[in-house]
Order: sequence, then structure tokens, then C-alpha cells
Amino acid sequence: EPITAHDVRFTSAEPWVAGDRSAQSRVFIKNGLIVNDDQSFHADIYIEDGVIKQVGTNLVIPGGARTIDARGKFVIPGGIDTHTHFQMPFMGTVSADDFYSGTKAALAGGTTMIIDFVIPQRGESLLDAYEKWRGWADAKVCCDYGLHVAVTWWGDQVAKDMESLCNEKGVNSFKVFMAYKESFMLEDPEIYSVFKLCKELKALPMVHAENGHLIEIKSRELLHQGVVGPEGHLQSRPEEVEEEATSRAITIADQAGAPVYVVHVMSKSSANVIAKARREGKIVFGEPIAAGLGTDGSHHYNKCWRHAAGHVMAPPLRADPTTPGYLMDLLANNDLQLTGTDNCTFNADQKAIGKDNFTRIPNGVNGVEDRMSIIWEKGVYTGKMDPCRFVAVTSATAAKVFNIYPKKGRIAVGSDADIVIWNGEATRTISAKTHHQAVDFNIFEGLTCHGVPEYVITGGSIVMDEGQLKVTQGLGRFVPTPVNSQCVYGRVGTRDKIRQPEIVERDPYTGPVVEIKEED
Ligand SMILES: C[C@@H](CNC(N)=O)C(=O)O
Ligand SMILES: [Zn+2]
Ligand SMILES: [Zn+2]
Ligand SMILES: [Zn+2]
Repeated sequence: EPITAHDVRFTSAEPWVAGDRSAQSRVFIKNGLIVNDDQSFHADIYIEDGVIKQVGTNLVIPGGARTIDARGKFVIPGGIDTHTHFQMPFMGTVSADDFYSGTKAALAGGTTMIIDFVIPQRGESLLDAYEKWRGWADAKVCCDYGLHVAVTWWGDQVAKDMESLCNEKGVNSFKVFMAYKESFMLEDPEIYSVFKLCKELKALPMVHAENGHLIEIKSRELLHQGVVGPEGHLQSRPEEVEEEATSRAITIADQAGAPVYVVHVMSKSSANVIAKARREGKIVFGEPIAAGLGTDGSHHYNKCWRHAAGHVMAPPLRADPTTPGYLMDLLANNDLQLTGTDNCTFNADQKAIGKDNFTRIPNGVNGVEDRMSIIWEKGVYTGKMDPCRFVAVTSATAAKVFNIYPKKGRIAVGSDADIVIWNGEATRTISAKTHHQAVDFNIFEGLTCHGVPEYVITGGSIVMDEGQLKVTQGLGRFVPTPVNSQCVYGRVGTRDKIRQPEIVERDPYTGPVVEIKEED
């Protein structure tokens, strides 16, 4: 019987876990419109010990509760950001937002859980890398978090470590890179092996889909032709370099009998490849990110080097200005399923490592604070999706895919009290001058969005109160993500039975056979 998230209790022996949350204050949220991914309804909520204890009307609750009047507001499950890189050692530096500033910014934007990536160096034990990331995160996170693990090299030890990570460390997802040839990239046969093992472990294979060989060749050509600025980054990785790798990854996974999750889907053409594969019945998930939904790649041509370099990430933001709207359309109709941010931020002096050579600009942009407002503004306020779909793509589907639903991603009795009181009509203007992130640049600078959190509750603690943020470092906990997610693996077993290899019984060939000539 697959274990569910409810069964996986995190027993903390680590000294750094924040104090016992069972002393949480009692909270009573009344008069709001509760929005889950499948329905919305008017009801009140009672929270105690970090858990939702009652949902309904005319509730009888104990005294001493803090009451929040959510009249006229949406009451939604806290956002889950499936894709962050806090304090990630990368391209000669370390990303500027760490697990404190990153999770603080997440809460400021209405996200109450992030899933970050353990990225081992080539040859480094995956287990050692996991413990390193745990040590960084547990002491600093202000909200709950999970971990994916990148597979940046392949061998028997890697396979053993992947099994241990699934069985003992609460990991159920592994990312392979088809780009970053110099550091993380695997070749197709290795990718097949990783996907096949993921399938046996009932873990989710994830992929960074770009053709790393073509990127290396095109980059060298461009530099040789004197293109050294950030515009070279975009030209070295055109859409078809992402599209081809997306198609190849889906084929490799399907041949391995495995599902596959394509991270940071940045282009119309790769989104179409995913949509087509899903229509053909393949088990594929597509993750667009705040950056690709909220802005475009024209900024690579900005005359200000810092501005252009501030938009450098991989796969690149696309110059086609219809891309954000197109990705949002596919997200609205479930051709794409859920969203992250790939938040991997670098200050001007860090981006400047590549001031004379675009291949050395650390790749990555912000998003963790603005994802929910961007999707509300560009998705809900445009009439492309309704509030239930908004909850699906910002929270519920992530919880289902990573097998922590309904502990996370739903407002229901027994679920964690990760709740946001959301004002769908209020607006805020995004700026690096006012954001809570540590980075000195914001790719959404000046953008005014409808959709603002007024209260944010994480693990039962009110960390945003009438718009005022008051987070606690170390309050967040590591959330184990169990293997065998129903929405990922629910149909794989049956397919295996149907897809058995065929053997034809036939009489042996008895005719002449030519002499084999040794190669001279
Ligand atoms: C290295 C990491 C973040 N950087 C990026 N996407 O540009 C990733 O590729 O997801
Ligand atoms: Zn990536
Ligand atoms: Zn500038
Ligand atoms: Zn990433």
C-alpha cells in the first residue's frame, strides 16, 4: 500500500530544527471564500498546532483564538514553488538569495513551501551533497521546504545513493541536465539509465532540456564572430535547441517506460512538444516558470549591460513577445501543469564575471517573491484561468506530483495550516527597491500586478499580518516527499504489463552464410 504524506512523519533529531510548533497560537479565519483546486465555497477555518482542525460554518471554537476577517477575500492554500536554487554554488560564485532571504521572499509573495535542488559536483556522493544542502537549509528556512537531487554523473554508487535518498531521506525526484556540458550534463545512454532507475524506484525524473553540444558549438562560433554580450546567450540557445532536447528527453523517458517532468519550459515550441506528447498518452509534466510567464527575451538586447545580463538564464527568455501569453494559455488549459520560478539570483558584480564573455554570465533570475502575483495578473486577471485553476497551478498540482497532497496544497481538515488570505483586486508594483529578495535586480521591475497577499500563515504561524511581514529563521521544516505519487505512477504498472517485449517462435534458418571478412 503506497505510503502517503500523512504517514511520513518527520522526526527531527537535528538540533537546528526550530522549537516545537505545537505551542502555535490558535487562529480563526472567517467570512472568506475558500478556493481549492476543485471547488470554492464560503466557510470558516479553525487552526491549532499548525494544522487545520475545522472547516465549515457556525464553528464552535476554543477561546483565545486570533480572528482574521477574510470578508471579500480569497482564502487559498499557500503557494508551492517547485523550483528554486538558494545559495547555489554555480559558475564561480554562489546565488545571492540564500535559504533565509529566499524563503522570506517566498512568504512575502504568498508561497509557503519551496522545493530546492541538491546539485552534487561530478564525482561527489549524492548523499554527501544532500546532507550539505540539509545543513544549509534547516538552520535558515522560514517556511517548509523539500529537495530534488540532480544527477550530474552516473555509476553504481550514484544508483545506490538514489535508492538511499528515496528510501531513507525523503527524496522522490531527480533532475538530469542535457546542457551545461562542462559541469552537469549527461549523455543520452546515461539519461536512459537514470530514467529507468527512477521508474524502478517510483521516483520522478526531471530534465533540463537543451542540447548542450549545440550550445557549446554555437557559443564558440558567436564569440569568434565578436558577439560577447548577453545577446550572444540568446543566440547560442535558439528555441529549437530547447525544443529538440525536450522531444529527445520525452522519447528517452517513454522508451525507459518512465514519466518525465520538464522543468522551466521557456518556449512555445517546447510547450507544444509537451502538449503533443500528453495528447499521445505519454506521462509528461511541463513546468513553466514566473519569468517565462511574466516577461520575454527582448531584454537581452537592452543597451544597459547590467539590465541585459540580469535577464540571462537557461533556457533563455524568448524574444518572441507572444511567448508569455502562449505559455499562460497552455497552463490554463492543462497542457502545462504547474509552476516554479527557477529562482537563482546574482547581483551585478556576480553577473559581471561574464562582462567580456556571455558564456561566463552566471545563469539565473528571480521569481520566488513574485510568482503568485504574476500568475494572478497574467492568468486570472486576463480571464485565462479561474481562481481554482490558479490554486492548481500554484500549489495543489505540485503537492500531488510530489506526493504531499493533501498535507500540502489543500484547505481541508488535517492539512497543514499553510494558508494565504489573497486580495484579488489590490495591486502592487514590483521593484528591486521594495522586494524582500537579497538580489539587487528584479526582472519584473515596474510591473504592476493585481493579486496581493494580505495574510500569510505557514505551519499555523501568522508570518504576514495585514501586509506586515514577520518571519522566523529556522521555523520551516524539511518535508519528506515519498515515492510512488499516484498522479505520476498510477498507470505505469499497467503499461508495463501491456508493453512486454515480443518473441516470435520460428524454425531456425538453415541456408548458406557468407564467410565474415576480418577488417584489414
Ligand atoms: C542552473 C539552474 C539555474 N539557472 C538557470 N536556469 O539559468 C538551472 O539550470 O535550472
Ligand atoms: Zn535547469
Ligand atoms: Zn540599466
Ligand atoms: Zn533550475
